[in-house]
Amino acid sequence: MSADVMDQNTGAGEPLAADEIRAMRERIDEIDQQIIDLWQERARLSQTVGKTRMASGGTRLVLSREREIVERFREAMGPDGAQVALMILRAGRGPL
Ligand SMILES: O=C(O)C(=O)C[C@]1(C(=O)O)C=C[C@@H](O)C=C1
Repeated sequence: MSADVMDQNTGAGEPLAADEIRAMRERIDEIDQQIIDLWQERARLSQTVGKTRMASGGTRLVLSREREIVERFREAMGPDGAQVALMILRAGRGPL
């Protein structure tokens, strides 16, 4: 691919491919924003659950519930899914 043809922003070697990539990137950006919004909403809910439980005299954590969540992510997405679940959990309840 010659340097004069390559689109600097998309990395594509042809203008049509660059257009396709730009369109797909728009959707990728929308998806990323939804992931961020959902991540933050979940973290807030998780913190509220923890405060509600502790205010009632209960525990900070429920590890059996955390294991179920990690397992659900592992089944759907493999070992990386389990890592994602651990990061999601930490975003809510904080580090163990
Ligand atoms: O479901 C709960 O009981 C929560 O407190 C939420 C949550 C979570 O973020 O999913 C957080 C901490 C607990 O140890 C288990 C799960």
